[in-house]
Amino acid sequence: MTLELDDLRVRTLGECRYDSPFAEMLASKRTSPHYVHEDDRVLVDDTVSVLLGRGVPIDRLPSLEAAGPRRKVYFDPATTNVGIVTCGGLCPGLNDVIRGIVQELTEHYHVAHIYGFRNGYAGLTEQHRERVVELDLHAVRDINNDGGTILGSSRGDQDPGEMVDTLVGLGIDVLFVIGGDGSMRGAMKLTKEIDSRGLDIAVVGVPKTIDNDLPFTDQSFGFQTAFAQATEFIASVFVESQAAENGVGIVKLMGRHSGFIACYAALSNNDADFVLIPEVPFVLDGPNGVLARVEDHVRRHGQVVLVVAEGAGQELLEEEGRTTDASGNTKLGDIGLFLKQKLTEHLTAVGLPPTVRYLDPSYAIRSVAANAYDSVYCVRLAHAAVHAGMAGRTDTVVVRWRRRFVHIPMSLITSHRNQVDPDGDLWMSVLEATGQPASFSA
Ligand SMILES: Nc1ncnc2c1ncn2[C@@H]1O[C@H](COP(=O)(O)OP(=O)(O)O)[C@@H](O)[C@H]1O
Ligand SMILES: O=P(O)(O)OC[C@H]1O[C@](O)(COP(=O)(O)O)[C@@H](O)[C@@H]1O
Ligand SMILES: [Mg+2]
Repeated sequence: MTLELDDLRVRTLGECRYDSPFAEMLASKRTSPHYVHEDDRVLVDDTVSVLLGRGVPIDRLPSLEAAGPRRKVYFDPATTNVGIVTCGGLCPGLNDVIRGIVQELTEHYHVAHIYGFRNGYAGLTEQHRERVVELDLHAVRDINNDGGTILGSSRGDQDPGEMVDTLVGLGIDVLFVIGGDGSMRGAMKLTKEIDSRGLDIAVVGVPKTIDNDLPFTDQSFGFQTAFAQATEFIASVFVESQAAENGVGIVKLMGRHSGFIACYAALSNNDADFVLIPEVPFVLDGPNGVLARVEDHVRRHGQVVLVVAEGAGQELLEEEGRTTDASGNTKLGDIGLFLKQKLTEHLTAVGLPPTVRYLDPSYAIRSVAANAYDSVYCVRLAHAAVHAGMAGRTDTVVVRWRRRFVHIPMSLITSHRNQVDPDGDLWMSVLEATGQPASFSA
């Protein structure tokens, strides 16, 4: 993707004229290895060859606005009303982000009101307006100890006009959308509607995905918790497969289009012998196909463990009648059960009748509370989102990029998908750890 500096500038509603509660704390701060000044920018690229290849002066290199508190803010905190909505699939840490936003807005900015919309964008429609809840410190006190989201979530389409009517009705100045690629597409439709009506409402996104499939962000919040959960299931089938004759352990993990959860969970305890992900197509048959390779492994070791991402090998499954969910996401075929059946048939046919242990942890990896690492990440993203919103940034997402918190235009987060690069070092680590072939070609 070609990136120009101007594509990376975020939108601002106007000049920041109100004193920020952080003004004094910021007065003497300068950029350091651990802090980026609000007037400084963070480089997108981090290798000498790419930077040289850009062929532009340093101040024209693609760079991102630093996140964090400003000395002045756009909205008058005392009269500011804020809305929060969580949309899409669950992800560990949603409650931590809600809590962080509410605490920051209450304890530092002392804003007028914070409203939570129930069940995703549905909560902004006319039908559900009366279900809006007011959020305060009491409402969010312990919520980080629980998985899910106290606000609820949903998939499915809503009318931007109706949603903006709700924002106007409540006098919302800043809306925080915690969600994935679909939610950010929805948020962009909201800002378009807000613009067309000439309204002064900021929309700030906090990217959420256990799949880690959003670009321009280091690993997304909740991802680490999710893959840590997944490792438990791999460990279980490993033990089971070891105890059985011709033991075959298969774990299917979430990851529609990106195999990050499968790769990290497999690397974590290094029990997996094969990792199958959407980014690396494979064939079943032939001397180099998955069936023959697994057979070979069982012959040599007496057992085998496969970790498969749910979006892997979709090209091998019947596409007829493939439907979409309420948000328009394609419903996938079940590659886990397909592999279970094919491996059972094949190993039986070659005289190695297997004992198959198949686990599909499904929602069990994403419905838990965030671990300590993710909780820290969530609260820092929450703070960054609040500062961005109060400073009048809109159509903007807060992300961590190369360990710095920055702002990016919302359109970039939906511009493409973050995927495991078959030529990158993560996949190389998987190949090194498993010993599986680089490709399963016919
Ligand atoms: N292209 C789109 N335009 C407008 N709204 C969208 C779009 N895609 C998704 N949404 C809305 O965003 C919400 C969450 O989207 P979804 O794809 O389910 O989850 P996620 O945000 O986690 O990717 C849903 O209410 C959905 O209708
Ligand atoms: O929640 P649903 O509708 O069952 O969808 C499951 C999907 O949600 C995810 O957990 C995350 O997807 P989103 O980020 O789009 O919400 C996928 O890994 C999984 O395929
Ligand atoms: Mg999505």
